[in-house]
Amino acid sequence: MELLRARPSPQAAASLRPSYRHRFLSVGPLRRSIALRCKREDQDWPTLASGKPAEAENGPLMALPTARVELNGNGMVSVSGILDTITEVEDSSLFSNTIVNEIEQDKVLVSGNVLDLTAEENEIDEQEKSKASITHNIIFVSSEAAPYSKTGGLADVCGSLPIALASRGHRVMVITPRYLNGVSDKNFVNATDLMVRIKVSCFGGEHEISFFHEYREGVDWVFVDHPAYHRPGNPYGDSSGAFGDNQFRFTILSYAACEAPLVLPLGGYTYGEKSLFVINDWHTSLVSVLLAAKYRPHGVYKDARSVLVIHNLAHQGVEPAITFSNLALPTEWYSSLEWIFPTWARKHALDRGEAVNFLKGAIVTCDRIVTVSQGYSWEITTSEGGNGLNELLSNRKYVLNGITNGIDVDEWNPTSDKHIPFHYSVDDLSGKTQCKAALQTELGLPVRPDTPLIGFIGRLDYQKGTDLICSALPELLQDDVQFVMLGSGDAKTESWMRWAESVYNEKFRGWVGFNVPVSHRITAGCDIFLMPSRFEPCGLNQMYSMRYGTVPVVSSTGGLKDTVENFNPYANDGSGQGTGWRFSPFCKEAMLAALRMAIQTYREHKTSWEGLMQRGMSKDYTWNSAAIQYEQVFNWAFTDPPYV
Ligand SMILES: Nc1ncnc2c1ncn2[C@@H]1O[C@H](COP(=O)(O)OP(=O)(O)O[C@H]2O[C@H](CO)[C@@H](O)[C@H](O)[C@H]2O)[C@@H](O)[C@H]1O
Repeated sequence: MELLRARPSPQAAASLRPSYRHRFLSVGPLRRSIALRCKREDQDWPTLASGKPAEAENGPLMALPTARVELNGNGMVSVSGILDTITEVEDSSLFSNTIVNEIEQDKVLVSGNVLDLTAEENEIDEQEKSKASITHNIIFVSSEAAPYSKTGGLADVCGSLPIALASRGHRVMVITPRYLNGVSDKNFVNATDLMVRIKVSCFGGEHEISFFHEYREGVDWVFVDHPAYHRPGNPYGDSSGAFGDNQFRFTILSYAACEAPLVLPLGGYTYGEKSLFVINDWHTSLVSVLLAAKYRPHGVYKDARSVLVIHNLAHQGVEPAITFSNLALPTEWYSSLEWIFPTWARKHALDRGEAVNFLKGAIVTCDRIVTVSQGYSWEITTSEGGNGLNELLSNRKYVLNGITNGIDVDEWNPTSDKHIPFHYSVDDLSGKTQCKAALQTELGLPVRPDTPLIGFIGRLDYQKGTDLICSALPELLQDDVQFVMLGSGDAKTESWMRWAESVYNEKFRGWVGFNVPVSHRITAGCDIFLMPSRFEPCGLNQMYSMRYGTVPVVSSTGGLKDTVENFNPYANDGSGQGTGWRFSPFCKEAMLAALRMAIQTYREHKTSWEGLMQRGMSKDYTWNSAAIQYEQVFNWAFTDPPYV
């Protein structure tokens, strides 16, 4: 640390007795403490006083009788000592404002602006907080990762949480398929062939797999290549529905993910056996079964651990029991995947309901389980929210944690978003008004600044409660409002959107398709964001909306309940609190009531509305806090022996 020297004035120096000329006092931090030391010609530096500035607030720091250190008002620290021990004052750069205030007959008073120290200390604290104390080799395995492939929130999480963990000092690999469909191929142009080939034996044959690699933002992005990933459509299907060979496609992904840390010399060396696998949803659930059934019995991956992250329990990867033999697992492992449908869910009298369930396989073999919000982690242990897995999940409740997702605050940033026509911030919202007008123009809706514009973005799926929107729209549109809906998925809802647009042409737009730039423009241009999900493990769009000053109206479930705070206009002496509206129960009437409340507030209580926008925009949505919580889970996983 560079030391600055503050010398006594010439007059003061002249008054010093010559024999003490070379003695001096130093005021400088020993890391986070101030030490006041003096030097005699023939001696070391005895410490006269030392301690932490913060402690000085409660009185003088520990000091020898000859010196005192005190914190004055306004963050000034004073150090005084007996003059005959002091001829010169030395200070560290942290005390940039140090001045020798007084040198009297027998005393010196030195002041430094301790606020500088505090700022510096905070910086050190921040730096320390931003690094993990224990680091791991982490392998994220996912069927999608933005920006390479995306159908929903899973891609967002697997595209941004790994970066946050890498920046905290972990070695992080994301392993996901190299989907080539003619449209997304450009996303993989920076990935080079690692020239490593492996052969996976399953589904009655040997399948050659290669790996592509891109190092970006501190993360090794590894793309598993096989002809089964090269076809038109999205990662799971096309306009005719889900691909028939999805079980095969995700089985080879799981096998490849298990081999990658052993065979890929990334940056010159492999991730190795002491890796932590973060497996996401059913597609990659087989990883923890493979570790337990095929590797550990042969002494491999004894030090590895697996954490299952459940983004959506509704999809479990269930296939007929007969497909078990395709997985090339030892037969004694059948029970780990075994799944018997309840009688009411069987198709015919002879159907014995026997199936294999990938997600169940991970639940019973992984070391820890995380869901993407605390609310959802409880819901999945109940019969209402457990999709048949609630009892198993309850049994493993002691390793089950809920961690609310963060968001990519660089991609979703209204001050710099490349997809929106005008930028704005919580301090200057004028750009948002312009974004609204631009969106109305783009959609061909009347440009009316005072008409509340409501938006919906999401997969058209039973989960997202779009049926509630369909049934409520006629009543909602009796009011002076506009509504824009972006989504793809369920064919019936897609045609309903087209129909509604033709019938309510002055007020409703239904954008059928998957379009990321449009999703950003809707998020920025709308006043209200509607998310009437039946269940929602976390939900990202409500967070994107709040960050863009678009007030959410959400159903009171899962992560929506955890992230949207209900508006209360009377709180804080009438200045209000809350960031949106949550409605319950899940029904059209409750949703309409919440929307009408939002519309009325928008129209008649402008100050309240601004407060709602500002509170939503000011919240911290970064991954920092979630990353720290994930680290805790990882550490716990390594504390315990492997579960299986
Ligand atoms: N037509 C379209 N065009 C453009 N973009 C579109 C789109 N339809 C959806 N998106 C985007 O896809 C993402 C959806 O994320 P969500 O978290 O809201 O839901 P999803 O159910 O997919 O994720 C699951 O996993 C995530 C992550 O853990 C959980 O938050 C969530 O609750 C769980 O259901 C958002 O980025 C959204 O903008």
